[in-house]
Amino acid sequence: MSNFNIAVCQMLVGEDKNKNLEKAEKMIRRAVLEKNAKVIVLPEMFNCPYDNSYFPQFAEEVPGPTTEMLSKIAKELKVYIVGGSIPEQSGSEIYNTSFIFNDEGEIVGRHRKIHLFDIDIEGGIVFKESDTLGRGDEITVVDTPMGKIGVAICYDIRFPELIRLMALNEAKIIIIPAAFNTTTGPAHWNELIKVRAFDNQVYLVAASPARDLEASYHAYGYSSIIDPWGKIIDQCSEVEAIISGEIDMDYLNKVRKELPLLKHRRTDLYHLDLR
Ligand SMILES: NC(=O)CCC(=O)C(=O)O
Repeated sequence: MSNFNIAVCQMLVGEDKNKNLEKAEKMIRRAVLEKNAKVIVLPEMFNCPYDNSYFPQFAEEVPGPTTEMLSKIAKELKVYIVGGSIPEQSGSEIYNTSFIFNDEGEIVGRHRKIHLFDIDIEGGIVFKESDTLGRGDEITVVDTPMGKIGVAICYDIRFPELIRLMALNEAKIIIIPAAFNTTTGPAHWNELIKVRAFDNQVYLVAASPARDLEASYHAYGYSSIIDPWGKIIDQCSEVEAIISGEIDMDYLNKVRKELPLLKHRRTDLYHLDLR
C-alpha cells in the first residue's frame, strides 16, 4: 500500500481515566469517518495527566483497560493505531510506553520511552520523569503493510542518532507521541520535527495533547504531520483537533532519489552503531 491517510487526535486529557478512554475512542472513530485514516496516532500519556503524581495511580498492566479498548477499536475499524503512550506497570517498574496495534487488534510493537525527561530550566519548567518512571532499552521499528514505522516518545526526538538509526533500519514513517510544554515548545518544537523529517527524508508525525491551563503541565499542542522534504502537511494549534495527511511513498522515494542524503553518508569515515 503506497498511499494512505494518517491522522493525529490532539485530545484534551483530564483526571478521569475512563473519560480519557472514551474521548480517545470517539476521536479515533471521527478520524476514520471524517479523514479516512488508515493509521491513527494518539498523544503521549493520553489516558493520564502528564504529571508524576498521576503516573503510579494511572499505571496499568498489559493487557489492561486501555490496551483492550485500543485493540477492540483497531479490529472493529480495521485500522492501525499508535496508542500514544500510557503509564505501563511491569513488575515494580512503570514505563512510559506506546503500544502499536494492527488492523486485527493485535499488539505488533511496543516502545518504552528511552530518554527520560529530567530537566530544570530556570524561569521555565522543572520535570523529572525518573522520579516515577523507568527507561526503555529498545529502538522500535515496526514492519507493517504500509511500510516500516519507527516510534519514539517525546524527549526521544531530541536525540538525532536514535531517529537516524530508525531511518537506517528502513523506517519511512517516524511517529512521535509527545507532550512538549509552553517553555520548550515555542523554542524548539517546529524546528525539531522538521529537521528530523528532512534530515532522514521520512514522514514525521508528532502527536500532542491539547493544552489544559488548569493542569500542572501545560502541553504545547501543535500536533503536526511533516513530509520528507520538511514541509508541514497539517498542523493544529493548542486546542483539541484532528489533523490528517496523505503518506505517499512515491513522493518519499522521489525526494530520496533527487537528494540522496542517506546514500551520500561517508560510512568509511563515520558510522552509527547499535549496541
Ligand atoms: N514529555 C516530554 O518528554 C517533554 C519533552 C520536551 O518538552 C522537550 O522539550 O524535549
